Amino acid sequence: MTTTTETPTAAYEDIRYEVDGPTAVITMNRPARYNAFRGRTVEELITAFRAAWADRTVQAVILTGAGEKAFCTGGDVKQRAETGDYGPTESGMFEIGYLHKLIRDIPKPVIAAVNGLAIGGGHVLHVLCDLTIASSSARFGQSGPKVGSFDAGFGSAYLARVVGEKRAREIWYLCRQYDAATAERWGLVNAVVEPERLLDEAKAWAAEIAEKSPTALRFLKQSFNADTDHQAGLSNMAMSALDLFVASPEGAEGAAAFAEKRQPEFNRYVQTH
Ligand SMILES: CC(C)(COP(=O)(O)OP(=O)(O)OC[C@H]1O[C@@H](n2cnc3c(N)ncnc32)[C@H](O)[C@@H]1OP(=O)(O)O)[C@@H](O)C(=O)NCCC(=O)NCCSC(=O)c1cc(O)c2ccccc2c1O
Repeated sequence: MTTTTETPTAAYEDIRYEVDGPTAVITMNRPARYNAFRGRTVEELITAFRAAWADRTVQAVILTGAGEKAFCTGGDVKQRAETGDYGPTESGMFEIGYLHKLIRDIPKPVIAAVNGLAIGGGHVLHVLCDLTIASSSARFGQSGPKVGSFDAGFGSAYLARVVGEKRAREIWYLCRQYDAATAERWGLVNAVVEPERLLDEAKAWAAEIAEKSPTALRFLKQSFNADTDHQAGLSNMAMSALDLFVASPEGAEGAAAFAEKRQPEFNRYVQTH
């Protein structure tokens, strides 16, 4: 199989984009920050997903992370602690809500190949993918309530569709990490393989998908999505709420505590109404 690069990888700083036969492979590439995303990362992911959508040779997309430690650990909390936001972008916007919708709307199956930690907003990304294949060393969890953040859109509502209400609430309220075997038992991932086989396995699934009718798969994906498309409205509200929350003293305390490697002090923010 030949590897072609439709959009020059040189144009990307935070991700890599390659087309390998019928598969586009998008790799979040900030290993020093465990592939946490900043505004620029999100902007580049949007460009890459749109390139994969537009490319008639691409029939499936793989989303993965660089290195062995992490798939993605969500928003770059250090950047947030430093500047109060997720850094500059070309558009001037932080379009994570749009990225969530794009992963759902691209009419080609998206496979998350989870190679390590999938935490916070990084966990949300794999949940939104059509399929997830995990390395046996992968770990899964939400962390927002520990670091002054939450995703009350797809991140909670769609997660509950995947694992059920009780487990979704546990994941968000306790912010624990779960191993790949537990994730498989809970229906959070489709398959678990040894780390060295992860990308080949994901590519094999993509090749199997590529043998099928793209039009049939397009309609099926849209049909699966239709039942939860109303959550896009919830996501809009959730992202507006989150913009306000991360700028609040309570939100800022969470990010500062992470950057300063200390426990956050949240008790003064308990409300009585
Ligand atoms: C993921 C961890 C549990 C890993 O712990 P471990 O002990 O194994 O490793 P280290 O903690 O030493 O991490 C190694 C190295 O990477 C840096 N790093 C890891 N994650 C991040 C990150 N998210 N941001 C920045 N940097 C990160 C870490 O600091 C270390 O660097 P050193 O230089 O110190 O060696 C643990 O790292 C961890 O808990 N990470 C934070 C996970 C987290 O809370 N993520 C963010 C959640 S909030 C979020 O994702 C989010 C999503 C959205 O969509 C939003 C939308 C709109 C507004 C806000 C949003 C938002 O906040």
